[in-house]
Amino acid sequence: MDLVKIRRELHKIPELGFKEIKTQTLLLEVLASFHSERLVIEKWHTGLLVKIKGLRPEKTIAYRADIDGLPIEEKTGYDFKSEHPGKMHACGHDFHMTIALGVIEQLVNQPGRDDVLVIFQPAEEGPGGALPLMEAESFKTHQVDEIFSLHVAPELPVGTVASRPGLLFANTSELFIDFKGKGGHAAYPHLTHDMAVASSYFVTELQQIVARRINPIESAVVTIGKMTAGTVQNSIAETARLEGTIRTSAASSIALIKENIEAFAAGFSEAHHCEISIDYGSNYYQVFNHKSYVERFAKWTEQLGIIYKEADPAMTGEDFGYFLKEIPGFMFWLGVDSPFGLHNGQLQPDENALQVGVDVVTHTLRQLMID
Ligand SMILES: CC(=O)N[C@@H](CCC[C@H](N)C(=O)O)C(=O)O
Repeated sequence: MDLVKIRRELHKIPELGFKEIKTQTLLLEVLASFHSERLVIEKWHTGLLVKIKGLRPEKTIAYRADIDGLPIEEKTGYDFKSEHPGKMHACGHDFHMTIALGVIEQLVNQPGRDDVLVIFQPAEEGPGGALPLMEAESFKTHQVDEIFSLHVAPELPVGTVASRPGLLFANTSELFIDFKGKGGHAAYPHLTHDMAVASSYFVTELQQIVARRINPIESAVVTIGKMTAGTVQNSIAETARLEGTIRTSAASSIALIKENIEAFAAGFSEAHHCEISIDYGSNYYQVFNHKSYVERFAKWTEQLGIIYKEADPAMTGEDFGYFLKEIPGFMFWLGVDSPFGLHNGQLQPDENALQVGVDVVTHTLRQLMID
């Protein structure tokens, strides 16, 4: 299988969460090309559950790849750039899927002892596919014993992986805040209550919650990634909307931040003569790695000549955390050496990392079968 070719095909067709129709079709085409009776393929919404039957199975090991793209305009200039305007694989899920396909090919050609379940999971960027998948009967019947996953790391060189025991990724909650007040003519501000001004104050005040309500020993982030207000340049905005995300290192701090946002909003709406409604969208549980897996993984990668580094915890979120809450395992970063980071329209991961990913994941699966 030509990893680079498949990755580029996937890169061209990024689709948002639970809309990964073309992606699912392409994955099925590649899997069909393996012509293997060892594969048992099942659709789950726009994702897939692919079991590779082991020779004398004693357990089931799961490996998960997420498959959705982001609503980000691509600016790489690639000749294989996204064919879907305003959407891009800007978080490396095209790499994640290609590596998973490469691993399946390895296992088909040289099966191992145990059953392996490769999960092509939709909607990691939102609204979250892991939790509903775990609740589905089609997943439960596999009775997964252990699980792992990877995420591309633009800041690490190719040939390097990183992980850590315990907290790897943060707890998250999306945040959507709508403002409604009295709009009017731009020349008569005293007759209106300007929602562009009100929502701007609100953004800066949100930072006080992080600075003054959270124990400074813990980490928290509130980011507003998108602000919209009004309809035209010479009219005072009647509505505004903030879209963002909350990240915390302690699971309990998410609730604390939400309580504080709500308390602040109650006073703010009176002071600024507006109605405020808050919606939290999807929430992800922290990615908390099981120590014994990370320790063995460090040893196994070094056997392959791959450099293992201890990672710092990151305030990124991942719904893979829900799997690790129930099933022992871990997640790791795979170095892809891009000058631009995740969620950037210029993300350009080095394709040499594809084979490294396939080798590391396949080796880890084989070691888990004998360890
Ligand atoms: C690895 C990564 O970048 N994950 C995303 C997950 C987003 C979850 C949700 N949409 C949110 O924004 O809270 C991330 O942005 O960290």
